[in-house]
Amino acid sequence: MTTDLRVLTPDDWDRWYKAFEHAFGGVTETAQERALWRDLTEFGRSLGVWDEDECVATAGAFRFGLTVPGGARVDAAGITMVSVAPTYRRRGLLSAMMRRQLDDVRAWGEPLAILTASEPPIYGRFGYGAATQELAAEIDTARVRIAPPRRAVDADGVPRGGTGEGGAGAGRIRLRQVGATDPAVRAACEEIYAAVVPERPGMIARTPGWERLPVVNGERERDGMSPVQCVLVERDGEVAGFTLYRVKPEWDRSGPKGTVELRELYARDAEAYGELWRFLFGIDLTSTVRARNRPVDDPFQHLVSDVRRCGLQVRDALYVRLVEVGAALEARTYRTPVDVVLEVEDAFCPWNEGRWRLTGDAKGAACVRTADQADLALSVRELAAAYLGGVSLTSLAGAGRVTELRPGALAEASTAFSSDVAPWLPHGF
Ligand SMILES: CC(=O)SCCNC(=O)CCNC(=O)[C@H](O)C(C)(C)COP(=O)(O)OP(=O)(O)OC[C@H]1O[C@@H](n2cnc3c(N)ncnc32)[C@H](O)[C@@H]1OP(=O)(O)O
Repeated sequence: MTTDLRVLTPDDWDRWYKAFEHAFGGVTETAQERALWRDLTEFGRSLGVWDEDECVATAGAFRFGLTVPGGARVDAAGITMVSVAPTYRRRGLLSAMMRRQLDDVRAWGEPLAILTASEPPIYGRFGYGAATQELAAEIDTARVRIAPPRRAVDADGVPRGGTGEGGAGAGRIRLRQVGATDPAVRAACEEIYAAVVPERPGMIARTPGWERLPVVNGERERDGMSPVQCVLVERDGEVAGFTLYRVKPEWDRSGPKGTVELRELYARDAEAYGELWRFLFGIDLTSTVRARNRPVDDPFQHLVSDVRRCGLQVRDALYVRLVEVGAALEARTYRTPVDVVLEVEDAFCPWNEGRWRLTGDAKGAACVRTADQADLALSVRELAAAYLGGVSLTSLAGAGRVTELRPGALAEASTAFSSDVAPWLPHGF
């Protein structure tokens, strides 16, 4: 088989994207979705494999800034649109693209590569580890109540304002239904999103163009749903949070049983956050709130009357690859002081192999080559899983995937790597 692996050009995009859609089952996306993905495609960073004039494999790499523990934004290649034609599968085309891509990412000076996997078994062999989880919820709002605490009072015991239309005086809270795609609304929502990004590892900063993603309506996923709707929560006229959601109206002989599908909800503080959840639970003619992707430590779990009826499910989400181990480990901070020598195994990117001394704390870190004895031995995949602080090295050691060579080193490193806030990827790409 002679195929040609080359960088994607704008002229080839249609055939390239069609090949990608075909590998995912052949459902054609809406014009709106296609336009979005075409605009977001980074041509110099995308690859296609061609057999004469047929595109038989695809892969892209967005240029992202990923929040890591400590709040820094680190360059990360967002690996995307990976596909191999059904007629060319299992002949090594994915492996060839992964090889080229990781070499490119290294040359671009980006210490991380990240992706979401269509299937978990695919990417471990290339050094990607599952570093975040996502929480899905299907909440029976006819039975589960949500009760955010009432508003704080000031020093004289006077409430700082009411809720909804009843609010009064300073700090008046108001919910406002607005057009989700209105450019001013998008800008206000993106400002809130941007403020939240540094606070949670795993979040990605949205560069221009990406603000369209949360409001794009995909035909494939609509399934009787309304277009995306938006409600802002305002305090004294300032936007303090927003939610994007869709409603699926449904009825049976005993009445309405609609579903609210939560897409996004971000708030500047607990009060605005609680108001938005209260709103979602109260939408007339609905009896379910469904969320596909929430952080595993999402506070709503502490606001509901019956968490067991929230239909919670956890699954793997963001996969991380440390392209440059030293630079990646230096880019984050550590919860507690740490000084360990890591013996890293990395067959696919051998430049990472060997011993690294990591020293760091909550202020910063250094990670350099060393000939000193190793304290912990692990593969780059396990290191990547632990990197954002959501998977513990102790848990990986329990599975035999991390070996402690100096007593005490495991607990020291595991605590240092952990994150108080669960890492979370807010949306696919
Ligand atoms: C980031 C993203 O975009 S995720 C989206 C990934 N794409 C898809 O799921 C679309 C449908 N599937 C496909 O397009 C293809 O089957 C791919 C891309 C998953 C795999 O492409 P291929 O060219 O067949 O992979 P390749 O031949 O290089 O396989 C390399 C190794 O991975 C293994 N492998 C490949 N796909 C899978 C899989 N889905 N599950 C388990 N193992 C897999 C192969 O068996 C092979 O193992 P070996 O080296 O031990 O023999």
